[in-house]
Amino acid sequence: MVKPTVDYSLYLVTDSGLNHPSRTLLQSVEDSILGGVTLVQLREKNLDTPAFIDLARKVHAVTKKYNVPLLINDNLEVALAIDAEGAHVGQDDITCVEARRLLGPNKILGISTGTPEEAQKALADGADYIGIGTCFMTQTKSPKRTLGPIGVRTILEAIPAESEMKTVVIGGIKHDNTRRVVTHSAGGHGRIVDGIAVVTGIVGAQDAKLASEQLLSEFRIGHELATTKHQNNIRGSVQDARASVEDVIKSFPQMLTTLREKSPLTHHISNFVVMNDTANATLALGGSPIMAPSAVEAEDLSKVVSSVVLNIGTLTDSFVDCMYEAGKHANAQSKPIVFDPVGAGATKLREETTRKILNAMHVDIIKGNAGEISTIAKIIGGSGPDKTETITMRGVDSLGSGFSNPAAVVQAIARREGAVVAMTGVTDYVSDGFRTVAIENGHAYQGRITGSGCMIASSIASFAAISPNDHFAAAVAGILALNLAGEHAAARVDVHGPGTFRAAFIDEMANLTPQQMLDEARIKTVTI
Ligand SMILES: Cc1ncc(COP(=O)(O)OP(=O)(O)O)c(N)n1
Ligand SMILES: Cc1nc(C(=O)O)sc1CCOP(=O)(O)O
Repeated sequence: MVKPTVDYSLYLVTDSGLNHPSRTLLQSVEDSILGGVTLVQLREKNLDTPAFIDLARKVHAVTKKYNVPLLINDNLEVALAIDAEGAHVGQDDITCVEARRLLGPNKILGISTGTPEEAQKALADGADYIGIGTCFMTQTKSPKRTLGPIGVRTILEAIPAESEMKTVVIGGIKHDNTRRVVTHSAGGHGRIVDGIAVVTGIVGAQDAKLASEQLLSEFRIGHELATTKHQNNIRGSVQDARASVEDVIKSFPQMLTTLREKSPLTHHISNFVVMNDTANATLALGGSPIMAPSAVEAEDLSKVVSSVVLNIGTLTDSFVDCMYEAGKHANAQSKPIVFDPVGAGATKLREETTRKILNAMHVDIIKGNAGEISTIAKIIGGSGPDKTETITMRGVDSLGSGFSNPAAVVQAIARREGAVVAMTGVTDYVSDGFRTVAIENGHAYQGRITGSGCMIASSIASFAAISPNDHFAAAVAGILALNLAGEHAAARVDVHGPGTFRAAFIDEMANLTPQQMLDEARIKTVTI
């Protein structure tokens, strides 16, 4: 028998304990293969060997029907007994060398790695592929630490470019962070992960076939973007089935109506200075705020809220702990996260916290002013050993003091991060990497009161909660709503300066009509 050729693109790793109660594990495996899974690993932690063999034979019958290789986790006896196509072992299991000896040369052998040294050893020991993890926080096991995409990249860069060993990334991979992981982890010498390995995102999904289709599609888009990026052409050619900017704008009246009907709950981990204003702004617009900075309740809250705001304006250790907890659980439950890196470049602590947040979780929307966005650009660009990885951002004149081409910058970061990026200022720029707009609404008074940017993050989070499939639309609508309220407030005869503006601003958020979102929008599509 010759070693099978393996497509690692979408690697299902099973866990009976996490399997959706509406179907059997066998059904999950079959549905996921029908949705595009290219490789399956049977991972059973609580079965004795005879029961494991019994289940493995049944799963193998399904995978063979579709010509998809089956690997067995940690138990070589089971792998050999059912003549599986291979096995996966961990760092604490049988050694890679011993596993290869038992399996012979023609079986597929994978090993878990979490450091560059482990990856290099796996290569020397004859592994066909490595699992690189833990990427993001996961509820499937309790990782000691997360690598984030930058940690994954460090491991990819430790593998010689010419090596044929394959790589998959594992840990907290969901359809909405796949693109970011794949593009952002791409190594300086052009190595891109060969696949994503997923447990809960598939076996725990209501519809395993649909979940697999979405994951595979996101992986392929991310892979193409990463390839394009390596060719130094960030424009790429990937087509996305997304609503046009014109259609997005037309949807704004209905979005505001839906927000007011549903009044979604947003978990704010916000700063002391603006907490009251952001809570009032959320209420005035039609949403519901909960200001809860304790890590202890973050998991419980994640089950009831519809979106999360992480604002680093007044950092304390306990705020940061809460942000990690809230982020981990929001990611696990696919609740959108709006990240407001307030003053990100002002101190080392803020910059480091921003870096850690971007690495520890997937943020869906990043909102900042020019200085904050320039710090993000600095954090995510150019960490490869030869610095060839520097993100291509035409228009960056001098970081922190403005951009000559801000639209190109937000588009580049959005593509790189697989997130929506909103840069606020006199003109606001929003991009999801494909659609980029400039919003010209708003009033100068907004810049003369504290917290107007933070209120915009809250507004975006309320819209994101009711627009789970289009965070670009949510970001543009969230900014527009507050900018219109700002214009309306500034025009009032009872507004004489920043103090009276502040109260009128909140009033006008409540008074904003759905039709005004359409009639008064001054939004231009920007072609880069
Ligand atoms: C593809 C892939 N990567 C990593 C792992 C983790 O394996 P291990 O370290 O043995 O941990 P457990 O799976 O035993 O919890 C994996 N299973 N698959
Ligand atoms: C099985 C496993 N191994 C990991 C590693 O880091 O090696 S993380 C992990 C769990 C992955 O589960 P999910 O897709 O539900 O997050």
